[in-house]
Amino acid sequence: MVHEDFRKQKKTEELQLDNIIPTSKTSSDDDVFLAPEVNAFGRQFRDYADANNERQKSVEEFYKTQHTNQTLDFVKKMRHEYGKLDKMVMNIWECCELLNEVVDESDPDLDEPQIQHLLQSAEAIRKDYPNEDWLHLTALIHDLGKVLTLPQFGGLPQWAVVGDTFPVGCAFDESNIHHKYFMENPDFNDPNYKTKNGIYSEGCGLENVFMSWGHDDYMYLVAKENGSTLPSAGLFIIRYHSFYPLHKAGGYTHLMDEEDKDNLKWLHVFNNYDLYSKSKVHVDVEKVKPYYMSLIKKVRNFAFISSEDE
Ligand SMILES: O[C@H]1[C@H](O)[C@@H](O)[C@H](O)[C@@H](O)[C@H]1O
Ligand SMILES: [Fe+2]
Ligand SMILES: [Fe+2]
Repeated sequence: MVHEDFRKQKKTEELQLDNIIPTSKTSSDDDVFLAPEVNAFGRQFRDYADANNERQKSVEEFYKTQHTNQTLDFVKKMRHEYGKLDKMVMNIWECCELLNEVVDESDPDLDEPQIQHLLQSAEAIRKDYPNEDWLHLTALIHDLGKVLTLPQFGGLPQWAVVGDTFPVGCAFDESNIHHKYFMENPDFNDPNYKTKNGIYSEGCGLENVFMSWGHDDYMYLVAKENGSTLPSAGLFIIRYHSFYPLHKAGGYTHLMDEEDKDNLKWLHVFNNYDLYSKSKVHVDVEKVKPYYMSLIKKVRNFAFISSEDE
């Protein structure tokens, strides 16, 4: 997907993995990203506990459905269907604009159109990492897979598109939010899947793990199959940014290999901007568009899949 300019850029191993403190940051600089202490609703970020709050109640309902329906069989079926990537071609900006129509029902911190979230996270990371344009592009595209909810992409239900992700085919770790709803998942009691490793082996690498189906894996497939030359850390961010049980709670680390561990450092950096940039203050789309168009010019069109003609 990415042309010469990105090609010239560092490969993962050349990224400063051990020195990922933003170089531009000085305490007097007001052009740094300051993470707010509370979310747009005056609550802690990622607070899933308050059952009396209307939004949290609907988020809990979302997770009940997601946990019940995301089985290994379902994931394999979706990967196969959407992995064909032979149905639709559009450029990145057109796709960003489609997200004007998408509000994420799983998110207790944001109920704005998703195009705002893309730009809010990209603008935030750009402030602290002005020279890492691969990170700006990664942020811009990381949630594009949410187009799966739109009719032209098969109109998948939200439980098959958004929310935190987790491995299927092995025991559902306690680090998953609303863990209790996994009891309603047909895989929960399957003897092949209910052990810690399930169908996997210790240290097998996330690459070999089936993750619950959603916008992360889909966008990863799109980028990968289009020959993206984003650094492997960028692709890792796209693929696992919703894997909070791992990157926030430290679950499932036994499935990681050495490359995953390296890439995880960048995912931790990215998560600060993905999560804490969520805000009701809108980014002026037209104002920032020229910058992102200049990034997009470096990349080819993505071939997207729509399930219309299956
Ligand atoms: O509700 C959110 C949202 O769907 C995000 O896009 C995803 O990355 C998060 O993991 C999830 O918690
Ligand atoms: Fe996401
Ligand atoms: Fe996001």
